[in-house]
Amino acid sequence: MAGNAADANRRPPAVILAGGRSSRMGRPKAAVVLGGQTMLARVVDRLSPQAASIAVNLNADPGIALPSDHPVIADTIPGLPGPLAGVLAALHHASKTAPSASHVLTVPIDAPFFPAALAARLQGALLAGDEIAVAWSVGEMHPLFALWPVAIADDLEAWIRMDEKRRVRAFIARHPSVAVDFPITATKAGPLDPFFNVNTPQQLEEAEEWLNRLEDFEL
Ligand SMILES: Nc1nc2c(ncn2[C@@H]2O[C@H](COP(=O)(O)OP(=O)(O)OP(=O)(O)O)[C@@H](O)[C@H]2O)c(=O)[nH]1
Ligand SMILES: [Mg+2]
Repeated sequence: MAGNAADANRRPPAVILAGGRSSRMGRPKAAVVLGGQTMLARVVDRLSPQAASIAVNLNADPGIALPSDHPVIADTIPGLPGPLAGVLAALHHASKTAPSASHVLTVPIDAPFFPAALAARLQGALLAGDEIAVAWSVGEMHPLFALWPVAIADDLEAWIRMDEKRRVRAFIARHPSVAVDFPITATKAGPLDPFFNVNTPQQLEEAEEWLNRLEDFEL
């Protein structure tokens, strides 16, 4: 029964993945300002109603004041081996701080328009309860928008150490998973993929334009 009080109590712990190099942006994406707000503040605001707790995965100081109520966690595997290292840090953090949680939710730092119903829909799609629930839109998987079972931490660690390219999709394929398709957001300027990804200064400009045009967009 989606949306009842019991569901609210089962909101998952969440981790914002901001531990990458931001090399295409040229500065830490957590600190980049969009619509007068840092990406970090924007993603925290979007996630807060959806999550029982929020931690931020960072491996370097982004040079902005960090929210004191959201702990910062670093990768437990050194050398910036890719996004799965952030997922692993999220799983370790959840098992320590939320031992009763079966899953942890991850969202990357660079997709400011992600769905308000992300957590609820991913959670509602779990069948046996031990799956990875992964977001899709427009026929494409968004593997860092996912609910990860805490129990797969050891397998993930072994995968990161073994798979040369630390492939995210190939790791997901090793486990039971459910795909959750999210609709396109309608805007005055046409359809917007809610997982629109801001990797470059040019995409930041595009995101500013989308922000100006958004219609019926619930923040
Ligand atoms: N913890 C951790 N997160 C990473 C790592 N590499 C990428 N990420 C995160 O994975 C997500 C997707 O990565 P990208 O969009 O390529 O971000 P990025 O690696 O910071 O940026 P580029 O250097 O431009 O590729 C972002 O949320 C990154 O913060 C890593 O080595 N460790
Ligand atoms: Mg990206």
